[in-house]
Amino acid sequence: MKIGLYFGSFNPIHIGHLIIANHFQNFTDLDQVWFVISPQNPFKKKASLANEFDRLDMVEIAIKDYPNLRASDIEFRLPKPSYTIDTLIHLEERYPNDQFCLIMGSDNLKGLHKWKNSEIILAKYPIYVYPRPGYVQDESLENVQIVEAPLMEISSTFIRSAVKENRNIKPMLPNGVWEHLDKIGLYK
Ligand SMILES: Nc1ncnc2c1ncn2[C@@H]1O[C@H](COP(=O)(O)OP(=O)(O)OP(=O)(O)O)[C@@H](O)[C@H]1O
Ligand SMILES: O=C(O)c1ccc[n+]([C@@H]2O[C@H](COP(=O)([O-])O)[C@@H](O)[C@H]2O)c1
Repeated sequence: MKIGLYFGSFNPIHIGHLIIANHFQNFTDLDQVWFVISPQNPFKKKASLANEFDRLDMVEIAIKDYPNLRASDIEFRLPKPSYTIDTLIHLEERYPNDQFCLIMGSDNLKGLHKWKNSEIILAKYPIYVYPRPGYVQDESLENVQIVEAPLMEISSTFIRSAVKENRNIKPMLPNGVWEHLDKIGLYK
């Protein structure tokens, strides 16, 4: 199987993420797309980062009607912070018959050279990139394929601050996620 890995904090998952994952699974050769929930991005502050199990629950709720979208908690059992190369190696060992690719926005591709062993990531794994406003993608990179995708310009940061201010942002969250987040009182 060809699997697209969509790495992120998903703090929380929003419809921008779901639209991208669903689009790549439907409009490319990927059989499945996995949301890989990172407990701790090496470059992000821990402030306002919800517990990884709560973030995983929200992803599970978001994808319950999408059989070819999966949630992976593989990084929960790996050392923190979460380095993508370590996760990729681990996944390859665990699923030797599958082929793994990465899905990322052009914003993330621009910073990829700062990641641990980025040259190995670029050499070994196909990367599917969707353009994001303000970030020109380098089309000369071998192994990088540009895929146009519909964009919803919202962010988890925006959602967290709106929830804190008691604003209604329910339409920006996949079905069931707002209810769950509200029930457990996240980001208040
Ligand atoms: N609205 C969006 N449309 C498409 N891709 C997005 C969008 N928001 C984030 N992404 C991408 O999804 C992946 C995971 O995103 P992440 O969990 O960091 O969400 P975020 O909304 O950017 O979070 P935060 O605001 O907390 O930084 C990253 O590769 C990020 O570039
Ligand atoms: O491996 C690295 O060096 C590395 C550096 C920065 C970010 N990442 C990963 O990139 C993903 C995007 O993170 P985020 O928090 O922006 O959604 C997340 O899985 C991080 O662990 C990985």
